[in-house]
Amino acid sequence: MTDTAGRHVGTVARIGTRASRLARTQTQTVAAALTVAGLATELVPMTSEGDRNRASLASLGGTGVFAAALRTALLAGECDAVVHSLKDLPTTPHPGLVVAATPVREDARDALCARDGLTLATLPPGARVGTGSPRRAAQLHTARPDLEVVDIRGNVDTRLGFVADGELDAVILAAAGLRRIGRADAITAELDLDTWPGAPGQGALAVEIRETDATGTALAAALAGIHDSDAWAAVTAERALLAALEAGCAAPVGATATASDGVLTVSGTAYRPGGGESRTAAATGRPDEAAALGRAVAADLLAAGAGAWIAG
Ligand SMILES: NCc1[nH]cc(CCC(=O)O)c1CC(=O)O
Repeated sequence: MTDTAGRHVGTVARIGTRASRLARTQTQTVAAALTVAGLATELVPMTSEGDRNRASLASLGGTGVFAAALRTALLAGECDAVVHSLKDLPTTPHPGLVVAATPVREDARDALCARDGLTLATLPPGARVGTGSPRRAAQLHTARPDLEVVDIRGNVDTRLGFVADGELDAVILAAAGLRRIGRADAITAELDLDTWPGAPGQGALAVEIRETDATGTALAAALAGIHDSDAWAAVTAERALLAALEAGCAAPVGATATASDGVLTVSGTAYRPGGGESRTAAATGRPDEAAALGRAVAADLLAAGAGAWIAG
C-alpha cells in the first residue's frame, strides 16, 4: 500500500493490543471500523506492566502503566497504531506520537455491580465494595460512609468474580467497559454523572499513531473517517482539566464534559481522598475552546482549595 504521496506504508495497518478481553474488544472494534473505512488491519498482541502486575494502580505509578508498552512498540515500528482507553492515557503527549482519532464515545458513567440487584442506596451498612480507584473510593466514602471500601486490582472479569464468589458485595466499574465486553447484565445501578462523575476520558477510546504517519497516509485518512469531533472536544476539556490540576488517572478527580450542537459544557469535581468533602466547578463555551474551558474549571477548583487533596 502507498499513501497519497506515494510512500510505502505497509500493505496492512498493524494494530497493537493488550491481551485483556476489554483491550482486545476495543481494538477489534476500531479495526473493524477501519476495515469499513477501506483499510486492511491486523492485530498484534502485547503485554503491559498494568496487566502483568497485581499491585495497586497507585503503587504502580498510576498514569501510563497500561499505555507504556504499547507506545514503545509503536515507536519501535512493531505496530502502526494502538488503541487506548483514553482514561488510561497520560495527559502529556508522547514525543513522536499523536492521537489521530477518538471514535464516538461510549457511556461515560460508572456502574455498580452488586449481588442480588442491590443499588448504592440499598447496600446494607458495612457492605464490602471493591475498587482500585482513589476517585471511586472517595465517592463511595462520601455517598455511603458506612460501607467498607476494599482495594482491588485485576481486569473486569476478575473484579466481577469477587462479587460472583461472595468475597465482595459489589464492585464499581466503568459502564463502557462492561458494555463493550458484553457484561452489561452485571450492572445493578448506573451512577449519575451529576453526582458521580467518571474519570476524565472515561468511555472514550484514542487511536495513537506515529507523528510521521499523521499526514498523507492511508492510515491517517481511515482514522479521520472514524473520528468524532464532539468526543474529541469533550475529552480534550476533561484532560486539560486533569493536566491543569497536575493530577493523573489515580487522582481523586472526576470530570464530565459534553459537546453537542456547538456547545461544550465541562464540569469537574475534586474529592478529599478519605471522602466526606468535595468541590465542583463548571464552565460552558464552544468546542474549539475545550482546553481553555478545562483549564478554567481546574483553576476554579484550585481556588476553592482542592489542590491539597490532589498533591501526592
Ligand atoms: N483502568 C482500567 C480501565 N480502563 C478503561 C476501563 C473501562 C473502559 C473505559 O472507561 O473506557 C477500565 C476498567 C474500569 O474502570 O472499569
